[in-house]
Amino acid sequence: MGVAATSTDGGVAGVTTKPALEVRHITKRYGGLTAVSDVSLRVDPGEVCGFIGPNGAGKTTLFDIISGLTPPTSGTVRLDGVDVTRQLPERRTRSGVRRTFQRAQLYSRLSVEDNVLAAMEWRGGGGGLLADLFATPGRRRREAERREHALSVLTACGLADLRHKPAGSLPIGQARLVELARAIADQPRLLLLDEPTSGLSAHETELFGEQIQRLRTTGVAVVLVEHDVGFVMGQSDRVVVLNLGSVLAEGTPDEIQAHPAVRAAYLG
Ligand SMILES: Nc1ncnc2c1ncn2[C@@H]1O[C@H](COP(=O)(O)OP(=O)(O)OP(=O)(O)O)[C@@H](O)[C@H]1O
Repeated sequence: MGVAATSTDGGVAGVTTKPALEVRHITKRYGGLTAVSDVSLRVDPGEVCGFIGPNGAGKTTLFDIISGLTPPTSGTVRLDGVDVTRQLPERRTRSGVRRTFQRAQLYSRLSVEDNVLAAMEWRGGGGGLLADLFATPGRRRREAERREHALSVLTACGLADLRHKPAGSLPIGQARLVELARAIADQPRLLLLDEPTSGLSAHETELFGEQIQRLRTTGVAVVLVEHDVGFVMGQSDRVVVLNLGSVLAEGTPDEIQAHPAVRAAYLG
């Protein structure tokens, strides 16, 4: 594989950088079908990595394995150098893994703002039940800070005007932006975006891209599965091309666009 193959440590003169995500020799079989076959890759903090490949290439299965929704048949997943292969998804979430889905998953009856607040529950609390009952000054201050932060995230995602609407009433593009707002509300370490631009208008796609680029400057590692190849090429530092469960090619967007096997198999 290319630049980011399987070494754990990079860096200069003894300074080591742990990859935010490292996948080693992952294979996933469903009965006789091999959905993912011996895939190894790494994504560094602040890096955007795009996965592309035709339908059935194994992209979503790989996401499911990284986020813990499905166990691999063999191989390991490491987050910040820690082997999480056997960790439940909730534990990975606590370690800073966030994911969006092909179909946005929201609390449809809650307002847009409450969806974001629910995603940052850890910011609330403090003081326990008594603080809840008597709304202590500290509690009120933290609550105001949470709402202020939620509003700044909603504004960045172009959703401030919609914050009081029930999430379930939004069209698909806006619902995807709410899902993004939820995912980034509490500074993830690794953000997995599954087909994020499907159903988005050109303006919403642009907003989405701006958020990806903003996040990466804060050290978030982003992995993007997307059929819109132009979007992937414009957003990613590195692109991994999957085909029939295996890595067909890996490199910068320019390298991938010039890659003969990729052109033949996928880009046409
Ligand atoms: N739970 C499952 N049981 C059996 N086969 C599965 C299961 N999930 C995925 N597969 C198969 O594994 C292969 C890879 O599927 P996957 O959804 O990961 O591909 P993909 O690249 O995400 O495709 P798409 O772009 O259409 O979402 C496909 O052949 C699919 O039918």
